[in-house]
Amino acid sequence: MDLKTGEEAGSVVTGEKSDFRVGGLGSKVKDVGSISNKDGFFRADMIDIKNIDIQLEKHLSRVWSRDREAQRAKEEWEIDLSKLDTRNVIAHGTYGTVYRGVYDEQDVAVKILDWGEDGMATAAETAALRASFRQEVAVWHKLDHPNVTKFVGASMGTSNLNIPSRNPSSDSQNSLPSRACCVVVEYLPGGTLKQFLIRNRRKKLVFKIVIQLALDLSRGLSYLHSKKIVHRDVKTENMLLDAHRNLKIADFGVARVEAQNPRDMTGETGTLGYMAPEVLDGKPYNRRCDVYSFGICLWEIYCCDMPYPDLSFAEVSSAVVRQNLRPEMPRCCPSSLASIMRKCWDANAEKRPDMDEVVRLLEAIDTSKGGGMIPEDQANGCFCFSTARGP
Ligand SMILES: Nc1ncnc2c1ncn2[C@@H]1O[C@H](COP(=O)(O)OP(=O)(O)OP(=O)(O)O)[C@@H](O)[C@H]1O
Repeated sequence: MDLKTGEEAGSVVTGEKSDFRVGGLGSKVKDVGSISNKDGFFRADMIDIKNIDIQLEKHLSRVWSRDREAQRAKEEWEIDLSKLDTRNVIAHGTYGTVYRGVYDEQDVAVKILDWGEDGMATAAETAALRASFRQEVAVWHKLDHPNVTKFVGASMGTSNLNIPSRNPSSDSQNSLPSRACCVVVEYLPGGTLKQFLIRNRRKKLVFKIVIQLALDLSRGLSYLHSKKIVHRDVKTENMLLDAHRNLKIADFGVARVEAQNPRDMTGETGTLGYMAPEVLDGKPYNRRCDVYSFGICLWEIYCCDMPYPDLSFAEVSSAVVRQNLRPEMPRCCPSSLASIMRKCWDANAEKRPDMDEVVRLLEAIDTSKGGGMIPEDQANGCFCFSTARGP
C-alpha cells in the first residue's frame, strides 16, 4: 500500500466523497511529523499498517452504506431533514422522544424513534422494526381526514437532523443513533384527550361537547376503517386536540392494514382497560376491536373518569373476558348514548356496529335541550353528578 500524506492519501483511499484522512487516524500513525521525509512520504516501518487497514475497512463500509442509502430511490413520504427546524422536547414516549419544530413554515411535532439500535436490539429485530415503520408511514402519508393527525413526512435516518442540545458545547448529533427513524406530523397544541378529561373531572363536560368529541373520534375511526386500517390502540391518551378542541387520532405505533385472513391478526396489542375480550384472549380479531375500545372511550368522555379505578391489570383482563366486566353506567346517562356504549362493547365482536353506523347514531342524538343531562332521580344520586354538569 502506497501511503502518502495529507490530502493525497485521503483521495487515494476513499474517493472524492470521503472525509477519510491518514491524519484523521491520529494515534495509529506514530508521530506523523517526525517520520515523513522532505518529499512528504512516510517511513513504512513506522506505520501501524494493520490498524490502518482495519480503520480503512470500517470507514469504507460506513461510506458505502451511506451512499447506498443516498442512492436508494426516495420514497414519496421522505422529507429533507435539513429543512426541519427542531426545537424543544415535548415528551418522552415509549420508543423515543417527541420534539416541537417547524417544517416548511408549518408547526410540527417530530417523533424520533430509537429502537435501541446502538446496543439493546439485535440487528434482525432492528431490521424488522425498520421494515414495519416503512410500511406504516407509507400508509399513513396517504391519509387525509380532519380527525386524523396530518402526516407531514418521515425519514429512515437522522444524519441531517439538527436537534438542539441540552449542553450547547457538546455535539448534539452525538446523542442520536444515525439510523433512528423519525416521523413528522402536524403539531396539536391542545394536549391529549385524557389530559382534557382529567382537567374536567369534577365539573364533567356539557353534553354538546361530549357528543362533539365522540363524533370526532367515531368519524376518524370510520375513515381509518374505510381504508382498511385497524388502529389497535384506541384510547384517550392517543387522541390529541387542536387549538379549537377538534379531536385527532394520533399514534399509529401499532396500527395495521387489516389482514385479509383474520387468523393473521392476533396478539395482545393495545392498552388493557380498552382491549376487547377477543384481543385479551389471544383470539383472532379485526376492526371491531377498535369499536370496543371506542365504547370505553365514549364512557370515559361522558364520565370524565377512569373505567376500573380499583382493579389491577390482571383482575381487569380476567373479569372482562370471563365475567363480562364493563364500566359502570351512570344512572343519568341518556339512554341513546348508553345504548351506543353497550352495543360497542358487546362481548360478541360480530354484534358490534360498524364505526359508520356509530357516527349515524351519534349524529341522531339531540343536544339542543341538554340531551337529557338532568338525572330523573337526582335524590338517589348518580356518581357523575356530584356537582352540576358542565363548565
Ligand atoms: N402531533 C403532536 N402534537 C403535539 N403533541 C404531540 C404530538 N404527538 C405527540 N405529542 C405529545 O407527545 C406525547 C408522546 O407521544 P407519543 O405518540 O410518543 O406517545 P406514546 O403514547 O408514549 O407513544 P407510544 O404509544 O408509541 O408509546 C403525547 O402524549 C403528546 O403529549
